[in-house]
Amino acid sequence: MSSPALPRRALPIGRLRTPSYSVQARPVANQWPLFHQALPSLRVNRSFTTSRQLKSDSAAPDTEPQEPGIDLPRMEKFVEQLQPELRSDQFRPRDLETKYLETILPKDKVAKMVETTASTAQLRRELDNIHRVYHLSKHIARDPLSVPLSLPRPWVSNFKVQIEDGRVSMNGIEIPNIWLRDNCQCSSCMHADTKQRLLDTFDISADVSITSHENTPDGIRLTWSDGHTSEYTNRFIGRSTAPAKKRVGNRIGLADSLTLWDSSIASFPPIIGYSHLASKKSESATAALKGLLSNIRRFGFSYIDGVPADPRTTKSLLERIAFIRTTHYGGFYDFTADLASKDTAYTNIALGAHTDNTYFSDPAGLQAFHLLSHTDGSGGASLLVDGFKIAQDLKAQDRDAYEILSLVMVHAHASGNQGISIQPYRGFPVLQHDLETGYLLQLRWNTSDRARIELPIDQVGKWYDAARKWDALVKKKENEYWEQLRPGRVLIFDNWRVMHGRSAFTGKRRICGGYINRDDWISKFKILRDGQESVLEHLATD
Ligand SMILES: C[N+](C)(C)CCCC[C@H](N)C(=O)O
Ligand SMILES: O=C(O)CCC(=O)C(=O)O
Repeated sequence: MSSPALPRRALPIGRLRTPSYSVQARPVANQWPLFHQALPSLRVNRSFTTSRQLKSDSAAPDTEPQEPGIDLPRMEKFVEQLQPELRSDQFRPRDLETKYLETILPKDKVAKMVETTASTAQLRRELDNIHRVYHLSKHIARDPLSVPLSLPRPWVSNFKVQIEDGRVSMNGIEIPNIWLRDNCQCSSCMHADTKQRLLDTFDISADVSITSHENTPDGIRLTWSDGHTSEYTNRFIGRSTAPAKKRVGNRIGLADSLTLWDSSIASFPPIIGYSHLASKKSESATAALKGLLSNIRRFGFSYIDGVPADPRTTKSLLERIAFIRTTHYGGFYDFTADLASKDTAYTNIALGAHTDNTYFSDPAGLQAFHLLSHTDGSGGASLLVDGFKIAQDLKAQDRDAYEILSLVMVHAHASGNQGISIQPYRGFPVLQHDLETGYLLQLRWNTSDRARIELPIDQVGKWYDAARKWDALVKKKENEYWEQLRPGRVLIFDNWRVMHGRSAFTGKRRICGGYINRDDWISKFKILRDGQESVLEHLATD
């Protein structure tokens, strides 16, 4: 079928007016891939009329440049003829392109193009996806994509600072002057109380230079071209050159060593006695709090035994760590199976192992449960699973599955309560790693609250396959630690590492507790373990 001769000049490209369906006669490559494939056969000039050149219905005056157009009369006739079909609800707009082309080209050629375009689209998606996966994975150290089992020995640099040609270096690594000047720790550059930078970084000249220097007992004193004098210790400079793994541990408050566990933890769970925490002697109370947070950092959870079974005492115990986070469930919670909040936690059904708050951009760091009473019924045992142990097992068992759960973003929601549908600002992977070291940082696992899996729909199967392997490990009996909570025993666990659940129950069961933000409890942990001064000393370098 020969295509019509091109009109002498561009016909006005407006909207095709048809009784009930208007087609924007402006095929754009990414909207009409098939159409573009047909171009050569259509002998339509390749430079399309763009929206910018969209004309009103009046014919372009002769003085206009001879813009190549599209064979509009044919399109209008085609759309007119298609009217009956367009009205039927079986009509799929994406068929419009194929049908149009079949009016121009042999059917088998169109069929071939449809097939090629589909596979091109698929290929494009794969390529887009592989770029994304590569881009993400290149940021995550491939090895180890790992659970940080132990904090590397603290970086102690015995190196001396070198200064040559106005450049500071240590052990062959240059420390740029702009960074040194910007991180002067003196009280005119850093507020003595707030520890905030006072100087405006970008008042510092980009080529700030050292005009003189002298050694000090533990480092160097530098005089800058802006007249300022700064002192730095060898230790401070040394830390700035330390490899990531030697620094990250302090910054993210890694435990000196992590203990991964399975069901056998039941024989020896980490416990702190409340009497120590409540001690009138502040040192022992502080030591007990340090012990509690060390337990949680190392095992992912801890019990506190001997706590008076009342909400007030439980709340003040939690507030020894940090303030309680308020959410749409309220602040300190005291709940039972009454659907007071439209979430399955407020029912008596069994809940599989999960982490809470996957629908928040920043899930709570700690969660606490204190079972205050359970009358006229049974069940309601608590389940704990060490997500970092599961991650380590999955990585050993199926590296690809581990990577898919580390790279594919998953969305979540909390939408039960009237007028609320909470979702994080972006998707997050089940396994979130520190981008600098590859350390596993956070687990987000909740099959009840999961929304979109961020893959083209025809590719989500690979995520389900990987997640199924994860789920099988989570549900392995040897990974499940079941414990019947009782009044007096408070459970606090790391919601970024440990999954929790419960068995179904009957009767009236009352639990109180609270959420604490990740950053707030890790701050407390670091200060208690390392001391305020040490933590502050590392801020600029770690
Ligand atoms: C507040 N309180 C702990 C009682 C219930 C919270 C419900 C948590 C929700 N199912 C989630 O998985 O995030
Ligand atoms: O009722 C329980 O023991 C746990 C409820 C739960 O999983 C939650 O509140 O997130």
